[in-house]
Formats: sequence, structure tokens, C-alpha cells
Amino acid sequence: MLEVSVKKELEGFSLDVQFISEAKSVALFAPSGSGKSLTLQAIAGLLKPDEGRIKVVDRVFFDSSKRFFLPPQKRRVGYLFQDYALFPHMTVWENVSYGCRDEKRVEEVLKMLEIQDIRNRFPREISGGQKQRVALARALAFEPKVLLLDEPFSALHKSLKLELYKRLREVVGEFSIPMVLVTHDFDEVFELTDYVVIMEKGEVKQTGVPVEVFFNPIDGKVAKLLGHQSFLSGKVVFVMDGYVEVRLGDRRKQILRAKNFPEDLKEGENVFVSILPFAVALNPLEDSVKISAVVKDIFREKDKSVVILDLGGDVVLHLPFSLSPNYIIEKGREADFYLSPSCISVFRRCYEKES
Ligand SMILES: Nc1ncnc2c1ncn2[C@@H]1O[C@H](COP(=O)(O)OP(=O)(O)OP(=O)(O)O)[C@@H](O)[C@H]1O
Repeated sequence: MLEVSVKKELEGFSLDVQFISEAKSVALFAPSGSGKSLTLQAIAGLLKPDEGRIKVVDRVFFDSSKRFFLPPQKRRVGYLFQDYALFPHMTVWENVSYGCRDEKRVEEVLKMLEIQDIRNRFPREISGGQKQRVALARALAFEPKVLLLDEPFSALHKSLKLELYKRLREVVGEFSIPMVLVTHDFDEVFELTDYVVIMEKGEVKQTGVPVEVFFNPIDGKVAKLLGHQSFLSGKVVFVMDGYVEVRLGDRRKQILRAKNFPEDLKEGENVFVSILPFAVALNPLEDSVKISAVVKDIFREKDKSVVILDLGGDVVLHLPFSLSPNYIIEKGREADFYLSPSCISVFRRCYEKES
């Protein structure tokens, strides 16, 4: 559905991005300055690659081997930015119908995004969330073949974002439009897309289904980017069907069991383990693993307690507030926890080891 192969040398930055995805919605996820927006611009035709091929569904946009470059105006791309880019001197209706002569279509998108009632207002007279809905309506009105979203929700409040995610899922589903979303927010990746491309310094580091990538980051850098917090080093002592056991490098030789690990992992390999904050199991289930560790600190938050354990490195665990009274946990004392192997990931390289 989306094929992107883009090479572009810019002054001080090289873009070399390749991925193919059959998913309808793809996220480009990376730290700032990794080339996400440039990749989007290449798909839109605003940046001409030196080399490569871009295909969206069944339409080739660019193919350097055939010297083919489809001009941006012929790509029918709906582009949405963080700053809305609405025309300030035009009403909502005029903004949405700009470039679309089909009034029925304009009415349809206004209705779908519930902005019929503000059709006569100017952008300065509506809220940030409404502005973004108008911008989305304008992008949809001219029947795009693909929607390109460059951090369109980053300026909005969380509750507004959730509302817009819902709308976006509905309209994209209804009009069956493929979408490429640039974001810094992995929650957004989960909410809106079926495939994620993780980039770094102009290159692709990892691709896949968001949930699989989240639990199986290829290295500590990606894990950190995805929000993993607790990293420990250890050695694989046992590989079995669906599990590995890792002996931590700490004094007590604690064994951890993990369900997320590279397929070709071998016994004896030195690895890194990430324990996710929500790894605490409610009960000592059959496959959960018991750890005993000194509590270094506890922070009470609105809905949870954040506990920092010393396991030869700091391990951050979240305890739901409702469960906290069941635990006898005190700063400076040893406590026992059961961890679920499905919330423990093993990978080969950690961030400290990389340049
Ligand atoms: N026209 C250009 N010429 C030269 N360098 C550029 C040009 N446009 C962008 N860059 C550089 O390319 C790099 C990647 O930029 P890009 O905007 O694609 O990053 P990004 O991943 O989208 O970042 P952010 O999340 O901050 O928007 C940056 O270092 C940027 O300064």
C-alpha cells in the first residue's frame, strides 16, 4: 500500500529511508531532526529525492530509475500540519471548500467533523481543536488519495486529542484513505496506526506493528525512545518455547523470565533486559517471576505509586493506587514483587554501548 525508498543529500543532512507497508495507516516515529518531515515532503512531492521510488496504493509518485516524478498537484495529497495553516481571512466554509467545487462533499465533511455550526466563523473566532477539525475537513474535502499528517495534534490538550483521534479514525475509515502520520508520541502511534517506522538520523531503525515493536525494541536506544525506563544487563541461561531466562549481572544472581526477545537468541549471550513499569503481576501466576529488592524510593502519584527498586540498576515499577495498600513497601526495606514475563523485553544492545 505504501512503498517509500528515498535518498536525498542535503547540506548537513542525509536522508536514506526505505520501507514497504501493507497497512492503511503508517506512523513515522523518531526523535526531533531525524528526517520525518522530509520523508513526508518527499511523499507529497515537495522534496524531490536524488534517488528512489515512492508508491501509494496503486499509484507511483516517483521512480528515479524511470526518471518519473509526479508533480505535487497531481498526487492528490491531503497535508495537515501542527499549525493548521488555515486562511485567516476566509470563513470555515470558505476554508473547507477551497479547492473543492463539490458542495455536497463539503457538507458531508463538515457534518462528519461536527463543524456545521461554525461554518460562518473566521479562524480567529474558533478554538484550537476546532481549527484542527477545519484543517482536517479541508484536507478531506478535496478527496485526497493519501493523508499526510505532520504532528497535527501536538499543540492540543490531551482530551481534545482523544476526541480528534476518534474523529480521524472514523473519517479515514469512512472514506478509506491511507494515512502517514509523523509523531513524537507513541500513544498516538497506538491510537491511530497499524504500522510504525522508527527512524534515527535520516535512516530507518526498526519497522513493524506498533505493539510488537513496543515489546521488542531492537536496542536500548529504540527502547528508550518508546518509553522503556529500566535497563539491566545479564546473561541468557535458558531458551525455551516462548520464554528466555536471564541471569542478572547483580550480586544475587537474580533470574528473570521474559517473553519478548530476538528469535535467534542463544544461551550464554550477554543481553540487556527492560522491565516495563507495568510489569507487576497481581498474583504469583504460574509463569510470573518473583524478585526481592530494596526499595530505593517511592513517589505517590494521582493514580499510582511509583516504586524504584535496586536490582543492580534502578527499576521503576508502577503500582495502581487501588492495589497499593495491599503491599507493604517502605523506602530502604526489601520487598517482594511478582513480574509478568510478557512485560519484560530482552535485546542485544543497550544505549550506553552505542556511539
Ligand atoms: N531544506 C533543507 N536543507 C537542509 N537541511 C534540511 C532541510 N530541511 C530540513 N533539514 C534538516 O534535516 C534534518 C531533518 O529534518 P526534519 O524536519 O525532517 O526532521 P523531523 O524528524 O521531522 O524533526 P521534528 O520532529 O523536529 O520536526 C534536520 O536536521 C533539518 O535541519
